[in-house]
Amino acid sequence: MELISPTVIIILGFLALLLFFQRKNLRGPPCIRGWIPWIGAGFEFGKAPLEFIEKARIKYGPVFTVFVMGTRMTFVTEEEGINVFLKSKEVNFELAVQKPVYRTASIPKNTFLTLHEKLNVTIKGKIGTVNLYQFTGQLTEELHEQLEKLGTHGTMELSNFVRHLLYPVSVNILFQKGLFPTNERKIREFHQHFQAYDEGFEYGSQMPECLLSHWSKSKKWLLALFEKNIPDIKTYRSAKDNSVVTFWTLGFVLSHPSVHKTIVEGISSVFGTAGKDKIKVSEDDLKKLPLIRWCILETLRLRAPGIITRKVMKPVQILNYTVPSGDLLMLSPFWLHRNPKYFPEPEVFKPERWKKANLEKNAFLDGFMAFGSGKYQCPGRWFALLQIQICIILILYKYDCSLLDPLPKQSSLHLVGVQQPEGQCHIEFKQRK
Ligand code: HEM
Repeated sequence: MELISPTVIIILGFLALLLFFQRKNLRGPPCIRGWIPWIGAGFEFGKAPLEFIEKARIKYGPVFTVFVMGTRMTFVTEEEGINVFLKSKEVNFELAVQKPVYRTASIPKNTFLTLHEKLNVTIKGKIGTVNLYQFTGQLTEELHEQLEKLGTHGTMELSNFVRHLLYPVSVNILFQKGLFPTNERKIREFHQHFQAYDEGFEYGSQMPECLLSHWSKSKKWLLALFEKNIPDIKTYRSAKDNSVVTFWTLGFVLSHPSVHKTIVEGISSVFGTAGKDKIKVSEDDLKKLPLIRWCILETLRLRAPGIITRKVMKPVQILNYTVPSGDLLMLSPFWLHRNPKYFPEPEVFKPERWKKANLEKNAFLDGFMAFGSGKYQCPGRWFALLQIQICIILILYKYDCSLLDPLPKQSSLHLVGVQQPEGQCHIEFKQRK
């Protein structure tokens, strides 16, 4: 006698399959949560976050969640996840950055959410591609002023060298002329506070201020200076990104003799060989020196920000996983730039790969995400490239430069912003004759 009819077996089988697929679809990505409640994988993650992400990708696959300090961060590393990150209506930029903005700039949630869109549009208008070249004159003037202070020759730590050139220029141009202090004591104070603020930025964006009194003091000092001039917290922190990118670009150029030689020959052919003149740099001159721009972009590719982030507002499907609402979705430009599918020989500094990019039409190479992407892509990107380009031209026009130390490795401690050097590197500069 038959115990169960074939029809019932088929129906039961069908139901089991349905349940299987439903469960599969509802399953979250593999989650690394460590063994300590709330802190989760915090200790392991904090030791070397960039390496942690890459090891987790190899072990768990292209989508995985890391639970740290009460927060679920879901990393996407391949096409499908990246598309969700960039295009889904269910993920939100403002809510992902609101808390760090509050912690680092004391801008309350409601004020930020009300003003953010307007500020974004204002910044794009002010320093987007349409008005960009109106800054070349002022940038050149301000940089000449700072270069003058370096004298005819010297030796300096490379980070200090670029910081002393670029901080005053950024502050005076992006905020208002004269805002950067002019007397020695105040300048020293500015550098001290900016450095303390910057070094604590990553902790400061994640922890209550009362736990970081030294950092909090520097934050207040800077906020008081910028009080009436803050278009966005990112704008003044970006002075740091610009100077770090200039550090690495000069470092890469000076440690690749044939690139260095071609750049100096290019500069001499456009501006002449003498290093003494206060040259003016026009839009046309910049177009004649594409290799410098390629070097900056290649540097940005290799030293890109560790992460950019969005908040999941409604559950989203990525591969076979459902990422729940409330998760922070994380994308690492740094690791994306090491995918050989987009960038063959990804670890090699190859400025010529940028020949293929349609920079005339303001397009980068596919897979390049140092400035983020989509609606909230960095509105300061063209200004940043212009400033660094002019800075490198003026330095290499005025001085014969060489590195006295090997270029340091990048530090493995930072996720936010561009990668910082692990150690020091000295530059020697002598005025060209
Ligand atoms: C080389 C230097 C720079 C790098 C690598 C950089 C990178 C970035 C990245 C990755 C983002 C997030 C984008 C996203 O989540 O999709 C961003 C946002 C932003 N950047 Fe930059 N940036 C740089 C320079 C600048 C400069 C010079 C300015 C201003 C003058 C600036 C202003 C901003 C602002 C205001 C935002 C936030 C956009 C918003 O809130 O809508 N950045 N930047």
